[in-house]
Amino acid sequence: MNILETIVAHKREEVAARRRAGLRPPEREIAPHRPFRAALLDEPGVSVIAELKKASPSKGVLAADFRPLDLARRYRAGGAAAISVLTDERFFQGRIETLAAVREVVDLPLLRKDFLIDHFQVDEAFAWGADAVLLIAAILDRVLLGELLAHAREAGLDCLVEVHDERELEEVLAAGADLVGVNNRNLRDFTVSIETTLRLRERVPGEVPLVSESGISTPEDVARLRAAGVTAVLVGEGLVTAPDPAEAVRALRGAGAGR
Ligand SMILES: O=P(O)(O)OC[C@@H](O)[C@@H](O)c1c[nH]c2ccccc12
Repeated sequence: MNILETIVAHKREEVAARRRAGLRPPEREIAPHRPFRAALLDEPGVSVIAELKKASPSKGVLAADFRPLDLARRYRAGGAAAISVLTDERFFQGRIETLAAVREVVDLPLLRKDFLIDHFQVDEAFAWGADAVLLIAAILDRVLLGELLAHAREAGLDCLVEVHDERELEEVLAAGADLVGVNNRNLRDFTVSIETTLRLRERVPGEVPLVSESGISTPEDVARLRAAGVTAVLVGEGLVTAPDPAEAVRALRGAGAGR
């Protein structure tokens, strides 16, 4: 089994257990929905989706002293357009509770980043205060992708639909994705290359904003992606490990100015 298959196998068990336990929304009221997709288009230049990621299967623990609320505030101060919250527990050491907690301290739209394979996870995302969910083409068949897209939209959530190659891109566009993420990291073997975004760029219709994900850490990376017409970048490790995360977001934003 490759890592993606291992994660999905575990996710099936996790979702079954969580479903049995029932939806346990936070006790406090969740602030109203914030448009995620629109926030990426709001400003000129490349928008930054800053990720809260404590650990990853490829790198292990990225930040030993991981303080998500403090980081979220710094991301906001640096000019992030939105925040991605990794909620997978087993492989990324995240928690769904972080969504609600972050929502109370920053006013940015939030993406639930997890391995969604079930309608229940869309309901959970909504209940805990996400404004958008990630849907990964590599782990969903066409039918389920269409159903989850429809379900999320009915709940008022935007969907960032992630692809790695031409075939997946064609598939998600046919399913009606209106916000596409190209993951520069191959989740099967962990190799990372920004070229993946540059290669797929021309196949994405102009009205579909494109997000380049993973392996982006320098202003030069962002400048190349800006020249290719990318709408936003999704950055985790480079920000979580930065000595000054606000400044790191600012530097990426500066390189993406004037799209
Ligand atoms: O830490 P990086 O290389 O900046 O990557 C962030 C993000 O793209 C990555 O965490 C990610 C992209 N797609 C995913 C799907 C599941 C889990 C994680 C991911």
